[in-house]
Amino acid sequence: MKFTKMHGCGNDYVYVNCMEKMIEDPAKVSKFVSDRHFGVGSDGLILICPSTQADFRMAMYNADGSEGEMCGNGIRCVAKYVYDYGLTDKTSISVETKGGMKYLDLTVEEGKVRMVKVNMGSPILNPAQIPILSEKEQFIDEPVEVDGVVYRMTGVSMGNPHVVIFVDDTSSLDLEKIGPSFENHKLFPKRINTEFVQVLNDHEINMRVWERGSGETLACGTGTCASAVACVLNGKTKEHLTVHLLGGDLEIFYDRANDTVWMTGPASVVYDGELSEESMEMIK
Ligand SMILES: N[C@H](CCC[C@H](N)C(=O)O)C(=O)O
Repeated sequence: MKFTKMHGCGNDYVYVNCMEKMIEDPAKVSKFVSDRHFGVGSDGLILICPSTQADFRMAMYNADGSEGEMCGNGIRCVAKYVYDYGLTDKTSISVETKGGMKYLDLTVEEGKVRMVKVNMGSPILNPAQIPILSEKEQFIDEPVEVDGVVYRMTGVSMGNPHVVIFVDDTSSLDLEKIGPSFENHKLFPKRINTEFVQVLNDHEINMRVWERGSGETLACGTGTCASAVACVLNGKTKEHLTVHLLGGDLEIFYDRANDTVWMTGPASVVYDGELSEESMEMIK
């Protein structure tokens, strides 16, 4: 199986071109390739597929093999792949995802995509979209007890479910300890992506993330969007934000008047590879 290793702000995935042929058992493949010792090493697997409704379709799998509805860093890399590898010459493309149709504008320099601006659509605040066992219409600044500590959560879905927690200092968090407790909390029957946000000023935040199915990643595009929405809804920042992540920065604009979130950021190719026959036996 040929693949391309790519990342967006250090949120790295194995990408497989499935335009001609779909791979079997992507969940099993994702678990194998994601292993950073016995596999390729990644936060998951992303498939680039044909679509009857859009230019392309993206399917995203976490490191544990679970399928996510949307992937912000991933969709920017999909845009880079399809342009740089000659699948399209368009600099505005549409991509079908389980989290809805996304529209992307590509910035090309010397024939390669350098930056991608994504219309991430409207945030969804209704708990029914964020699998929270609650009759509440919205979940803004709500208390929740995790491991005996009461946190304040804001729930935002970007097609995939997130809760945003405001903290004084992201660098002192022990995510390995508290991350799994949020991810698997009884409030979230489909589990949850959890973002921890430190507000620096009215246009800058630090963010760390414990992702559903992948653990702490160096960046999370949908989580960055969810964090920006939570900042605005809680009156903590303006609508244009620079989000500082462990793996780099993303620019987010939550156009509240039009209820649309825009994400702009980089996408990088690391290398092209191919699994060995021995590895292929492992994923049969
Ligand atoms: N890293 C991705 C999000 C993956 C979300 C996945 N962990 C889920 O199960 O929803 C991003 O850049 O948006």
